[in-house]
Amino acid sequence: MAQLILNHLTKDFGSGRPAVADVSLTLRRQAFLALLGPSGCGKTTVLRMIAGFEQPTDGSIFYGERRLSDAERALPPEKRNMAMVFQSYALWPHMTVAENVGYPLKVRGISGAPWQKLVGDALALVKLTDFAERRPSALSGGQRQRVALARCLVTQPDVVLLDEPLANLDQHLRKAMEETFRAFHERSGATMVYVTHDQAEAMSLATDVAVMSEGRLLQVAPPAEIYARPEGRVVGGLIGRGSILRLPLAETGERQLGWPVFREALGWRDANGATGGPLADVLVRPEHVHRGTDGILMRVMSCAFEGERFSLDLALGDGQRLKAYSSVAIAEGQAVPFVIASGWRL
Ligand SMILES: Nc1ncnc2c1ncn2[C@@H]1O[C@H](COP(=O)(O)OP(=O)(O)OP(=O)(O)O)[C@@H](O)[C@H]1O
Repeated sequence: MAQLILNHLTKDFGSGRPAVADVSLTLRRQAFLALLGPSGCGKTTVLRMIAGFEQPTDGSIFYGERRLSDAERALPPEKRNMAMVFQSYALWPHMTVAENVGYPLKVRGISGAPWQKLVGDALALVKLTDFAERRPSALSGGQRQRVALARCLVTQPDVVLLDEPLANLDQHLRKAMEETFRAFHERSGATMVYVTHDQAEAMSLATDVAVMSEGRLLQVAPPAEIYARPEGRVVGGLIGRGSILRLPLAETGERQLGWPVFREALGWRDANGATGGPLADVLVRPEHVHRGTDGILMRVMSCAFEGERFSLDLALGDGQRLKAYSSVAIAEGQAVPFVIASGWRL
């Protein structure tokens, strides 16, 4: 398996601002890359350029040594050995499950016993062997999506492109399908690029997460790395359920901050009001905010039961808000001392 390389990739539809602007990215072999970002940031356009449905206006795409496209030339989609799974499944209603899955093989002239074997293997991988003779209309949403996945893997593609494939499924099915994707990735060894705006999904599935905003690539890193060390407000705000505080902080070059730094910064603000000092953005995760007698008083604005814990919305002295968790309910309106054990300077 070769590496998929995006090289200063740009797509301008002529609307004044490029949909994708100067995106460079080398996917490691057998990567499972999640492309994450707000609606309209250019994720699907990147995917469509990789697939060959759109041609870049600048930059290039390589698969190993092979140039797939640039502004002058583009290899047609069917010559790329890639497969794409869409949100809408795009199954043929008049064909059975097996016929749907085997359709790409038929197009390539494969029939008879080899056809049976490949379709059988693909259906087994997505656990749909018993459904081979059904029509798509007699399947659930999750089963339909598994048919679409089987159809995509039957041709043994080098690269699998998935455009929000779980968006139409309920929470329970999404979890089950995540397992199917993971198994498929392990078995096939294909490079996978997965577009989503669900960061939890991206974090649990991917080997690497790429965050885009307004056509640009902001950061690419493994999930744990991007969670612990996000770069800038947009990435910090997208990944996890953190709060971003603006605090007066000295420029020390230190990005991982502990309670002494927070105590000083928050104390300073309480004593001096809301202005003054060089302000910095700091990301605080709810799991790092604890009740503690040596903490700073914060007002509990809301306390919501979430099953395994309570989720708190806290107000600092200057009105900034902070999320926290608690194992017990705390009365709304009460001022309680909290400690911020750790935070990350964005
Ligand atoms: N064929 C097109 N012609 C003109 N503009 C387009 C075309 N396709 C996409 N765009 C624009 O390019 C930008 C990026 O769109 P894209 O679909 O790539 O975003 P996205 O991140 O996938 O969004 P979403 O999460 O909503 O699907 C948007 O502003 C969109 O309106």
